[in-house]
Amino acid sequence: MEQRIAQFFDNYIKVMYFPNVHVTDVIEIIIVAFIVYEIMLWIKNTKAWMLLKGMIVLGIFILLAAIFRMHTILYLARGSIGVLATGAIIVFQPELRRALEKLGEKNLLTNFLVFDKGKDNQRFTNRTLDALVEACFEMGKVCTGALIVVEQAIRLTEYENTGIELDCVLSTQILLNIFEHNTPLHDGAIIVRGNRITSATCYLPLSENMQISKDLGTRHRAALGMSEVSDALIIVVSEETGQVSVAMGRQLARNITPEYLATRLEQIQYKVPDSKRWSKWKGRQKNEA
Ligand SMILES: Nc1ncnc2c1ncn2[C@@H]1O[C@H](COP(=O)(O)OP(=O)(O)OP(=O)(O)O)[C@@H](O)[C@H]1O
Repeated sequence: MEQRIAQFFDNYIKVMYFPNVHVTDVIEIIIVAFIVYEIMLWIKNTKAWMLLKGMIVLGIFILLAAIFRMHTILYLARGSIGVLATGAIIVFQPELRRALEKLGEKNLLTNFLVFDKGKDNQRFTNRTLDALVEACFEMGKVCTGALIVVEQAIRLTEYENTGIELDCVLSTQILLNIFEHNTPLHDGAIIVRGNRITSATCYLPLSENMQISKDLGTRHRAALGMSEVSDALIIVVSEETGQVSVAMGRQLARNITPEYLATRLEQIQYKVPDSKRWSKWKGRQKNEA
């Protein structure tokens, strides 16, 4: 028995190559694994997933062409790789932009550098938070439609420019006034930066997500669309049902409660989120699309 084990070691283990692993190698492996994981997540959550599937099919096709020595197909494939790559960059420009914006989002670095939960770190005050929650549910009660974009790290200047400049302090009364039926500012979305409403009647990009429930109209589609191209939190009050919904990070939580909205707002209230605040939100709601 002992002989057998010794023989096994002689045959297999001795000839095995064990490279010297340094701390930097381990760090490198962790970084590469993290980058690959992030790229896979990005691919899964964007249209790039379709692109990846298309590329796999094309790859299999080219492999078959190589095995069966189909020279014309191989020649065409070689010639069109550059064109296809350029085409992919043009088609996925919004997704690539979003991915780069995410990398540049302040809190990626400040999470490590800033420990201050003070005023400088606060995006908006509790007063603004309460005003938003109160106004949305007041409007919901009387079925007044509303679309409110709360800006985070990504500046929404290009969307602000589609509307009318306001620059006023946010309050419940102002919100109720803006979205009042048949008033000049009620159409479109308002953009909130900090404690101020920067503009009203803004036009938001519509989501092209095919899986959105058919009973949702353009107001909800615009909220979801905005959450696809930015990190903003978007609140929608339905004119039809009075229900309040919230969109962020491509997810729409429908028919939410005032407590839920307050919690979601608390989570973005600080530029560097407080871990205690995050733990208050227990994952996705069941009504999240
Ligand atoms: N792209 C957009 N950007 C900003 N606001 C928009 C956009 N599209 C629609 N809206 C707003 O939504 C209103 C139309 O809402 P619509 O009834 O189509 O949507 P809905 O999702 O069914 O909402 P509701 O439940 O309130 O009816 C418009 O009058 C306008 O105020």
